[in-house]
Amino acid sequence: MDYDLIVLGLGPGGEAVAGSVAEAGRSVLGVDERLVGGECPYFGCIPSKMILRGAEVLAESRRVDGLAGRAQDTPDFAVVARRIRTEATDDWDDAVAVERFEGQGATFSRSHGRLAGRTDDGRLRVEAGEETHTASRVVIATGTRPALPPVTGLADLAVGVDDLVWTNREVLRTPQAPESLVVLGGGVISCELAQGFARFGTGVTLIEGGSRLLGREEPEAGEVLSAVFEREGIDVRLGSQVQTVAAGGKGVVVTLADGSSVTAAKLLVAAGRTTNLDHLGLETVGLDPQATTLDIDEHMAVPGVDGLFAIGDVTGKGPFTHVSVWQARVLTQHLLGQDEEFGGYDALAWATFTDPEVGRVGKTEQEARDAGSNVRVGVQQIASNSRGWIHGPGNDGFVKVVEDADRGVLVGATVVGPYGGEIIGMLTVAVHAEVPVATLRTMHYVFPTLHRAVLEAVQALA
Ligand SMILES: Cc1cc2nc3c(=O)[nH]c(=O)nc-3n(C[C@H](O)[C@H](O)[C@H](O)COP(=O)(O)OP(=O)(O)OC[C@H]3O[C@@H](n4cnc5c(N)ncnc54)[C@H](O)[C@@H]3O)c2cc1C
Ligand SMILES: NC(=O)c1ccc[n+]([C@@H]2O[C@H](COP(=O)([O-])OP(=O)(O)OC[C@H]3O[C@@H](n4cnc5c(N)ncnc54)[C@H](O)[C@@H]3O)[C@@H](O)[C@H]2O)c1
Repeated sequence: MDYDLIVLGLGPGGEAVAGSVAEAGRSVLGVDERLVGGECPYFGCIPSKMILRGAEVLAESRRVDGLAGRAQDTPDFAVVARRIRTEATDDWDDAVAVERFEGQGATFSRSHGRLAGRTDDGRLRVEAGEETHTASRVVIATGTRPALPPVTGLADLAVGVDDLVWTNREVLRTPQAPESLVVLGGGVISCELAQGFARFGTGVTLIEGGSRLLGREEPEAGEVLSAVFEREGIDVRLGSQVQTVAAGGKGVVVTLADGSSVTAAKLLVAAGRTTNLDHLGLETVGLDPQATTLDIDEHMAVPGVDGLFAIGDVTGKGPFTHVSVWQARVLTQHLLGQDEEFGGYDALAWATFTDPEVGRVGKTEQEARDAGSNVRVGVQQIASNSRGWIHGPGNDGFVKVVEDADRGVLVGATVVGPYGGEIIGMLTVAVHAEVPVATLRTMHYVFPTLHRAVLEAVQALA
């Protein structure tokens, strides 16, 4: 059949663009081989944050001593697992999402989609399962899957909720917290879930090959998290290469390059992602079939391939739901001939929902220096800010602002602390709108608030 638009992959970005364009009256086919909604609602953002909300409540209850009397907690992960199953994922059933999607006027195909060259009149051809369709415009929004690193023995172990090895897709379906867990990787997924499970009583060992946690963030952020994790009983092994994994002991035995080994009930592999660009027929439209990301312009068009667009994690612009839906909005406006609200990526912001949270916008100090800027930085510790000091236990962290001193504007900032993912909002405005640092100094900042540490960091710029 012929459509105005075919969208491959209905994660947050694909679903948004397909649904909006269909609502505008165009004929749209949306293809997804798994669940409409993609990684975020079923295996990512939402269920992981439900774990972290439970873990946060437990941590707060453990701070009652010394602040408000005494409290006792009896962690029960089954409560969180039930919430994830019933409230968030509908037992990993997307019937409601499919109904919503079709209600927008789109056609849905649950199948593997791939490009299949062009028709004689130049329309793009797409195979969806057994069927072949055509469209003048096709969007690739196929996202990522967990990467399994080349560790000896890993491929021999089964991956499943009841098996020894978990990725994000299994750990977020577990009905119980395991007694012990080895987490391979020290990135965002690892840090969030390591702390989440540890607070529910799981004995967690986290193994990171690099020299710090959250390698993409300011080095100080990883240092704060390492200290907090160790204080909470997580065994953090930095600069540790996993040599082999094998079934043994009470679960899985992980041997490190230094010869030491760790045994745990489960192994969570969170060592990065692989983009779903393989098996996609990229070569049939002249693209490199080995590509790991797709280049896009400001309209989300893939340069050199007429009618082909890409959004979301496959673009490599920022592996976050809000980037995918932002790109979907710009693309929808482009496809419908409306004004496009493209704001660029210089003020890209995100958060890691550990406790303390790590909020980030724009460049780190090193990235700004590497870009050739004349850099000044200002730092304020959360514990030295009035509200942070009042907060007491849990006030680890800092605000760090990075200024391009020649232009007198912030080009990046990091907030590690309680509500760091919220406080970064005002700094995102500052970086995005290029608010002069001189103006930031003249603003009112409520006392006593955590966000007042932004003023204190700005005043410390040197
Ligand atoms: C544990 C975890 C926690 C996360 N937490 C956050 C968070 O707190 N905040 C945040 O912003 N981001 C978070 N993310 C990242 C976020 O989930 C992704 O950035 C987002 O889902 C990417 O959206 P997308 O539109 O690229 O597609 P995806 O969500 O990756 O969906 C792609 C869809 O394409 C389908 N597909 C793939 N190939 C084909 C094919 N050939 N044919 C048909 N269908 C296909 C898949 O089945 C899938 O449904 C988290 C990720 C994980 C794993
Ligand atoms: N809060 C959020 O917005 C959020 C939450 C979770 C995930 N995500 C997104 O999902 C993506 C995937 O997250 P991730 O944590 O899997 O990847 P990541 O790239 O953030 O981290 C992977 C880590 O694993 C380490 N590693 C890789 N191979 C290793 C090995 N053999 N031994 C030891 N360490 C090894 C790497 O050094 C790296 O630090 C991220 O890019 C993130 O943006 C976002």
